[in-house]
Parts: sequence; structure tokens; C-alpha cells
Amino acid sequence: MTLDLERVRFARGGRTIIDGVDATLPGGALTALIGPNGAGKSTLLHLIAAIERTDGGELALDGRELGRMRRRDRARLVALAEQQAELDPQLTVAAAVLLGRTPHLGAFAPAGPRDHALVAHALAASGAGHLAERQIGQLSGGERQRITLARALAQEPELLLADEPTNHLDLSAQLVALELLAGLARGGLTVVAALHDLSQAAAYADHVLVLAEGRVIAAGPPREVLTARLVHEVYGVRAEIIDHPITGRPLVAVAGGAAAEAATPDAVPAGTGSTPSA
Ligand SMILES: Nc1ncnc2c1ncn2[C@@H]1O[C@H](COP(=O)(O)OP(=O)(O)OP(=O)(O)O)[C@@H](O)[C@H]1O
Repeated sequence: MTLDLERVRFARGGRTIIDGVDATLPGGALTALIGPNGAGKSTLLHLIAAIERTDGGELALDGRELGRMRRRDRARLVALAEQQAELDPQLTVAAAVLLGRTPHLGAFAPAGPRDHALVAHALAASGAGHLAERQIGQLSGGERQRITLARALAQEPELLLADEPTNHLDLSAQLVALELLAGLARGGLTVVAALHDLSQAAAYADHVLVLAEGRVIAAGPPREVLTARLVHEVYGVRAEIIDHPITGRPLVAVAGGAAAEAATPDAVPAGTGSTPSA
């Protein structure tokens, strides 16, 4: 399902945080939402999930305005995995993930075998099958991250939003999470993930949306969007975009401090746009 954002605006405390965002996020694709700290990535995900109300503009999923849907209907379509998700520390992991089934259950209908099977599947896919009987309050940051993703998966959404889904995860678990999201997108799910690692965005995303100060700076396929010039403009960091020696995907090689200053402009291949713009 395609997600269309039109002139989306959001302000708090007299500050405009999302400033007229126009974007089309393709269906059946993984979109990486990138941008510096405070750019508005989490806020935009909250607006899409209708956790916050916009101060203007429209958000539509396959032409259906998300803000006008009944809460329960929206919860069947849209799931948000975020670390700050409030989970009762007393619950077992399996019980917490089962809460993802709530929008699909009737008011008096208990969870059935299919719901429990979906929970087990979501836990296994998130690399958390072994945690099912543990208590939420006893989990590490990375374990908790896997649980929030599992809960969102158990919700069986059409649109999956993930806020920094690799945060706290070890290297192997990061790849598991990203491969899971990319695989779900290949299977037809619309996935939007806020990511900080530009090389991971380039490796896994089909589409990249770059935000800065609440505005869209660039959008499109990773290879077109993630240029050295963009990285410099948005992050003030020197970078070169090279081909990953194993996957062939773009690899954003960044250099900071003395290393960046010592490198001569001659070392930058032509056409990468690595020379900082004035
Ligand atoms: N409820 C709020 N009231 C006031 N300001 C807010 C509120 N929520 C977010 N902000 C501000 O909005 C801006 C965008 O925040 P947001 O969390 O969306 O950024 P982000 O791109 O997700 O950042 P990060 O990469 O640090 O997670 C920040 O300057 C933040 O301080």
C-alpha cells in the first residue's frame, strides 16, 4: 500500500517540527527515513501512526485518509515499533507480544490458536523465540528492541513503521532485523524505518527519504539520494560513496576529524560530489 504525505505539518510549543512534508512512500518497499538528530523522524512516524495529530496536511494509505479512520481500523493496518513503547514490566514476553493481536480480537473473544501461532512466529522472526517466557522488566535493551518489533509483526499490519529498529542490537542482530524488514517489504508490506546508519540504509532500503529540520531534503533510490554531497550538506561530514566489496550496494564511507582534513581533494573520485558545497 502506498503511503502519501501531503503538506504534513506539526508544531509544538511554538516551534514547527514537521514543516510541510510531501512524500510518496512506495508500497511493498522498505523506505529508510534518515536525517540528523532532531530532524523530525520519530515525530513523522508518530504522525503516520496517528499517535500525534497533524496541524495540517494529509496522510493517506492507498488513498484512505489515516486521520479519519476509526482507531481500531487503523490499528489493523498500521503498526509502530519503537523502543519507548510502554510495556508492562510484569508481563511475560509472549503476553506482551500477544497484545499486538488486540486490534484483530473481538471485545470478548480470547486469543485463539492462530493468535498464539502468530506470536511464536513473530518472536522467532525477531530473534526472540528464546525469550518468550521471560518477564519484560528483566530484558536488556537489545532484547527489548526485538520484542517491540515482534509485537508490531504480530499485529499483521499493512504498513510497518520502525523507529531505529537496530538500536541496541548487536551486529548480527542488526542484520537479522534489517533482513527481516527488507524481506517483509519484498513480501508486499510497506515498511518505513528510521535509520542512522547510512550504509545500512543503502544496503537494505528500496527508497530513502531524507529529513532535516522537518523538511524533505531528498527522496528516491539509495544510489541516487545518498551522494557524498548530500551527506556533507545534511550532516556536515566528509564521505565517499563506494561499492560494497561483497554486495555491490553503495557503502557510505565517512571520515571525521584529522583524517578528513588530511585527505586531499585529489583523493576524491570525480562525480561523487564529495567537495563540500560553499
Ligand atoms: N512533544 C514535543 N514538544 C516539543 N518539541 C518536541 C516534541 N517532540 C519532539 N520535539 C522536538 O521536535 C524535534 C524533532 O524530534 P524527533 O524526535 O522527531 O527527531 P528525530 O529525527 O527522531 O531525532 P533523533 O535522531 O534524535 O531520534 C526535536 O527538536 C525535538 O526536540
